[in-house]
Amino acid sequence: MTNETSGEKFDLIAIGRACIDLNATEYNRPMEETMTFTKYVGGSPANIAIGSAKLGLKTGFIGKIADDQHGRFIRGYMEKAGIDVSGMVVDQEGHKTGLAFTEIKSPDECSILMYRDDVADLYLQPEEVDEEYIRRANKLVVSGTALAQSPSREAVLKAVHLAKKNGVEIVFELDYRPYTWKSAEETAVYYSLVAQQADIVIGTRDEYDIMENAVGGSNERTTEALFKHAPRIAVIKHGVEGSYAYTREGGTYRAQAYKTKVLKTFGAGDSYASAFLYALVQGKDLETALKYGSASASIVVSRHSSSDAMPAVDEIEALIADQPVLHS
Ligand SMILES: Nc1ncnc2c1ncn2[C@@H]1O[C@H](COP(=O)(O)OP(=O)(O)O)[C@@H](O)[C@H]1O
Ligand SMILES: O=C(O)C[C@@H](O)[C@H](O)C(=O)COP(=O)(O)O
Repeated sequence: MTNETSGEKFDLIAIGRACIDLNATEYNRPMEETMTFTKYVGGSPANIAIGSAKLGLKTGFIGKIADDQHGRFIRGYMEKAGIDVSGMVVDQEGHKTGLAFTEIKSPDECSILMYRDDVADLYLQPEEVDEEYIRRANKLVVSGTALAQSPSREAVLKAVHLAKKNGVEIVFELDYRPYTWKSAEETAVYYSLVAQQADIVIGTRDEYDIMENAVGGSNERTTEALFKHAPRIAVIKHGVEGSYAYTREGGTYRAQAYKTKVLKTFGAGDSYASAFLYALVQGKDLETALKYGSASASIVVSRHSSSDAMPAVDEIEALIADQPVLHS
């Protein structure tokens, strides 16, 4: 059973990949020596949807999953998490689920080995993106990786067009993964195209450099260029150094990272995005929204997964209240 009821409004619909993470169960060991992994739902936009649903947002998802055991696991998990999965399409052409093996060599030396050849998510067709579904969203969260290849690229561009047409706010999560992109030029073209149409852009400093096809870019130059177009908010993350939000009106806000016992570094970005967006939906100011994002990320980096580990609102609020001392 899906949560779909005709006409239900969504705080947020995410579009892109829903995959599998296989996280090393043995810590502080290179992948070559790791024998056991635990399976979770993964894929940045799926993680963001799961995090948002766990915080109580009405959440939907658009994406294509494989017609196999992994696809069914993903759909079942997301449904149980309270996500409306009626926009998820099951691939009928034998494409496979994307896998991400994670290596935890040390708390700050983590890497991801992705298996993404011929993955079902990149075969989402434009005709599988439904205008009626998108217009029910307050926000459409677009993952940059879904632009890497056709036909997913066109499906996402259609979704962006439909969001604009129907007054749905577009959140562009740059979510850069090198594996499926063919060239830096191509990445920069599609990233810029969508960023210029988005209302809110979220990414790490490195991801903005990818978008600009430049090295060592500055937040000032990035925001100056973005605010000539549609964006009204740009969030630029700097890992453990914290994050900034800039507004079209000239506001700059900074959040520092919360101290935590780090188990692994991945999952930070997706938990950050879901809690940041949750706070915006609740009408909180930007400075507070940054704190929600940072607190959520610090909780997730102390846990084993990226999706299952997403915190509840009271955990985030308790951390903000209890831990005013942050990483400097
Ligand atoms: N080691 C850490 N300890 C606590 N918080 C962290 C840590 N690393 C990242 N974060 C938090 O997660 C946010 C996003 O992390 P970042 O590494 O920039 O994104 P991504 O995971 O997308 O690469 C940061 O702005 C920070 O608030
Ligand atoms: O996005 C993926 O396909 C892999 C993720 O599921 C994985 O958990 C991860 O890398 C999350 O990292 P983040 O971008 O730092 O949140």
